[in-house]
Amino acid sequence: MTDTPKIAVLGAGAIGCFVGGTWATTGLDVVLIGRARRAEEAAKGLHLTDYDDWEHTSFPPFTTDPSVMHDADLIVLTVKSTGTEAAAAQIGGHARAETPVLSLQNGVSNPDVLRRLLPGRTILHGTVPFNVVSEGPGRWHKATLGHIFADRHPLLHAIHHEAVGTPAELEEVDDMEPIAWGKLLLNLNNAVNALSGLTLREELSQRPYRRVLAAAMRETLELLQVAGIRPAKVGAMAPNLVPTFLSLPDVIFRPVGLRLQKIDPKARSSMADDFAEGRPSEIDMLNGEVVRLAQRLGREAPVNARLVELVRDAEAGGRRDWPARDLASAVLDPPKE
Ligand SMILES: NC(=O)C1=CN([C@@H]2O[C@H](COP(=O)(O)OP(=O)(O)OC[C@H]3O[C@@H](n4cnc5c(N)ncnc54)[C@H](OP(=O)(O)O)[C@@H]3O)[C@@H](O)[C@H]2O)C=CC1
Ligand SMILES: CC(C)(CO)C(=O)C(=O)O
Repeated sequence: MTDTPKIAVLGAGAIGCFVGGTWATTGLDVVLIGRARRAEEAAKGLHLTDYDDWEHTSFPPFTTDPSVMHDADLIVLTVKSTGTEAAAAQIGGHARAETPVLSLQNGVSNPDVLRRLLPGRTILHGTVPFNVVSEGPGRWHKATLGHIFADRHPLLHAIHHEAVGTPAELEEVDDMEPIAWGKLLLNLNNAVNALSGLTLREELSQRPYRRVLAAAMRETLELLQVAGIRPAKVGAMAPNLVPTFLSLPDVIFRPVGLRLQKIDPKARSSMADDFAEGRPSEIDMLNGEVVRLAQRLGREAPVNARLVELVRDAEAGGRRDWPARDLASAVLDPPKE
């Protein structure tokens, strides 16, 4: 390895292009690996912006050829959870055995999946608390507050050092588990947002949607307490306070809640992007993870289970424009069998 680690970002979409593209502006040695459509867009430069008027055009090398991973000192994985298995096969086939992999994917289980598929390799866990929206070909906008958290490691220390002060800043932490669960709590909104068919702002402005989210969060918080896991604060507020805050009337929530997270009017959850692109969502790794946790503890998670059911139905062609009150009654007062 030279002084500057070579970083290969595998899965260059919203997160890969924004994070990899931003790191490249700092002088970090980054190559993006992704699909041909994205390669064509990136050839003209990636136009990257954030809510604080940060703006850069970045020209990281972009390839569709996974064999470039052979030269990498670090692989940063930014494919959807549904692509983890295929990506692991490519990493196993091309990257050197000693090259660590950093998963920046949502959910708490992708690192374990990678450990199982790539035995012996160092797998690092990270999470991206902020949203990135596409603003047209090659244009990526950081649309909510936050910075990246990741395991402590010398290679990530180099990234931390270079990326400080940028919108893709990375903080190294000693224990990712509480952070990953703190992030998963926020991601329980992905299903509500995707099922609403609205932007995050439009959705979160309506109390019945927030009631659904608050119920999914409460259910998860109770299970985490039983499991002895204390989720960390990843967003603007401590996890235990969020459900009460979400339950406030619109007139109180709207002026404070939407501003706290700096939610851009265009921001939608990544699950809404999946619906829009006709791709399978990551529901199994989000609300589905809560259902599995409940099963391991001998309990139930009816709110999250119902959201999983509705998302699966939407993926199969069912309803994906639920008005707020309809979604609240479908999830919180489901019809008795
Ligand atoms: N979008 C967001 O705002 C946020 C997303 N996240 C998380 O980050 C992760 C990435 O999400 P996001 O960036 O939105 O996803 P995207 O779908 O935008 O980006 C992933 C890209 O990687 C491509 N890809 C998949 N597999 C491979 C492969 N083996 N080789 C090359 N390219 C591949 C995909 O193509 P194709 O579609 O053809 O498979 C897609 O273009 C997810 O876990 C998500 O939950 C976290 C925080 C916020
Ligand atoms: C940033 C956040 C929580 C926004 O919904 C997200 O992780 C996603 O869209 O998947």
